[in-house]
Formats: sequence, structure tokens, C-alpha cells
Amino acid sequence: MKVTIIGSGSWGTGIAQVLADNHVDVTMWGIEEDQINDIQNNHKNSMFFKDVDLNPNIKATTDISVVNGSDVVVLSVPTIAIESVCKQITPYLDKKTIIVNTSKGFHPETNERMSEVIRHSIPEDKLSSVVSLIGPSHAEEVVQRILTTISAVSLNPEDAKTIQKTFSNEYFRIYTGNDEIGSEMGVALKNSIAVASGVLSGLGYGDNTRAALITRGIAEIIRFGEAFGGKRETFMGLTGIGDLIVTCTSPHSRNFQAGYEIGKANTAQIFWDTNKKTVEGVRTAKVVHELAEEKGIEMPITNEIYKVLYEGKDPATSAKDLMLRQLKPE
Ligand SMILES: NC(=O)C1=CN([C@@H]2O[C@H](COP(=O)(O)OP(=O)(O)OC[C@H]3O[C@@H](n4cnc5c(N)ncnc54)[C@H](O)[C@@H]3O)[C@@H](O)[C@H]2O)C=CC1
Ligand SMILES: O=C(CO)COP(=O)(O)O
Repeated sequence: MKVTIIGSGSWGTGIAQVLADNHVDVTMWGIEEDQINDIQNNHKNSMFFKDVDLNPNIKATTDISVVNGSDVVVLSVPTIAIESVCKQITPYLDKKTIIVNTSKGFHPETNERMSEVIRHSIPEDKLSSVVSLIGPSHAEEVVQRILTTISAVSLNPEDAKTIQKTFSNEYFRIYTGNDEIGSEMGVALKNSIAVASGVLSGLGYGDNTRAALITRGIAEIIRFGEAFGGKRETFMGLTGIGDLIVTCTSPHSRNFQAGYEIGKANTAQIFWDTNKKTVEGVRTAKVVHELAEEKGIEMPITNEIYKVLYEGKDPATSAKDLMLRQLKPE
């Protein structure tokens, strides 16, 4: 089995570590020469994981023709880059290939889910199917082989099983699923709630507040996901509540970190002025706000985060407004 990983960032490196540990022939492709050289020559990706030794069998290159002959191609770039990397790899796909999506969010203009974007960007004769490999998994922990479970979700059950077998080992356990809509909605929407979790911590609120946010957050994720065809039970699994918990509670989460700085400063301007990291929940809040308005879905937390990020509302007022909304039964 030959696997190529597109993207040499944080999650691509986590995935490569798992595959190399499983004795899979794995090569990372990336555009950042420093990172690629670091991985190939020093077996490190120091930009993201200073003190972590990578499996020395991970190969890395800036030559896109490495995609040739791959049985599986894993896409580990931010959602804004998915369509363009699909177009870049297409000439080098020489058979029906399983494309593994690991990105969490929506297309920046069409608002499509990631599997939809990939199916629209890669011709049918080069695509076996799309498998979304998603769930609660901070790369910082996976590279250190900390026990992790996530899901291989696909409309093609055979390809989902292939990915399950290829990635599973004693520290990385993969379940399979077929609710593509519910799973991809769950992992996308949790990022905006994680920004809100960081904001609340930055404002100085505590554990009661976070528990309230996670509980009411999953309620609005379910309302939104069901309206688009996701199954309710999916949101109770790894790609729903599982990913919501890890992102809302972990200091590793860049969504949480971004929210924390916004809460501490009591303004999102600090984010727009300084952020250089991949923070998917910010754009997702905009997409979800727009789609929810169109469909008339009640999304109070996401809407407040949208107002903080895009309308200059101060987070302290947002938090109070959420508490003082019309009272209702749970
Ligand atoms: N970091 C994590 O723990 C996890 C991240 N994810 C998801 O994975 C996706 C990628 O995130 P990270 O790896 O964390 O981001 P990152 O910022 O650490 O790395 C992104 C990589 O994509 C590359 N890239 C960006 N635009 C590109 C383009 N046009 N062509 C080629 N390469 C390009 C960058 O050079 C970089 O190597 C996101 O959607 C994120 O939500 C999912 C699970 C865990
Ligand atoms: O999706 C993730 C963990 O499951 C990573 O979260 P962040 O993008 O917030 O770091």
C-alpha cells in the first residue's frame, strides 16, 4: 500500500506518524521547503512539534509527482486549499484512488462539505471514493502516540474498512461510519463552538460555563445537522460530541486558543490583526450563520460568535445576551 499525504502541517504529520508506525509506505508532500527538509533529513517537524522524534521511515518531498502510483491520498490542508490541491494532484492520479479527507469545515464560496468539494474536483475515473477520517484527535497528542479514536466515514463501506485497517493500531483506533453529512457537519460546527469556549475562558468564566456551552452547543449542532440530513445519533458519537469535547476543553486547540485571546482582549480585532494559524471555526461561523438564516434554524451561540468576529460586538456583552435570551424549557 502506497500512501501520499498532501500537506506538511500539524495534522499531516500526525497521520504520517501513525502510517509509518503501521509499516505503510508513506510520503508527505508539501510546499514549505524548510518543513519538508526537516522531516526528510532530521525526522522532525520542529515548526509544530519541537521535541518530538518522528518515525524515520516517513519520507517528505516538494515534488507533486510523488502522488503517482498512490493507492490512498490523504488531504491534510486547510479547507480553503482543498479544491486547489485536488486540481493539482489530479494529473498524477493513475488509477481509482481512495481520497482521505481530514479537513473540518466548508468550501469558502460554495459552502459545500469537504467530501462534496473533493467529488466535484476529481474526475470519477480517478476516484474510488472519499473517506473522511475525522474525530477527536489533536495532532500534538497523536505524534506522541497518545491513545486516540476517530472515525472513517464514507458512502463506500469497503473503502471505509480499508482505511480503518490501514490506520488502526494499539494507540489509534478507527471506527467506521456512513453518515457523511452528520459526521462532516459535526466536526465543522464544533470548531466555532470551540472558539466560543476559548472566549468564555478568556473572559474569566469557569467550568460551569464550559459545561453549559458544550451541552447547548451540541443542541444547536444537532438542530443544524438534522436540517441538512445528518442523523441524530451521529452527533452523539466521535464526530459529534467527541470532537466537540476535545476542542472545547484542550489547550492544544487553535480554535480555543484564538477564542481565548479574543475573550481576554474583549474584542476580535486582536485575532484579525495577529492570527497566522489555521483556525477553521472563524470562517465556519460565517457559513453556518448564513445557512442558518436562510433555513430559519435557531443557532444562538454560533450567531453570537459571528457577531463578535464579523460585527465588532464585544464578547462580554455577547455572553450576557446569551444568558438573558428568552427563557425556555431544555
Ligand atoms: N491539527 C490537528 O490536530 C487537526 C487538524 N485537523 C484539520 O486538518 C486541516 C489541516 O489542519 P492542520 O494540519 O492542523 O493545519 P496546519 O496549519 O498545521 O498545516 C496546514 C498545511 O497545509 C499547507 N497548505 C496550505 N495551503 C496549501 C496549498 N494551497 N497547497 C499546498 N499546501 C498548502 C501548509 O503549508 C501546511 O503545511 C484543518 O481543516 C484542521 O481542522 C483535523 C484533525 C486534527
Ligand atoms: O480538530 C481538532 C481536534 O480534533 C483540532 O482542533 P483545532 O483546529 O482547534 O486545533
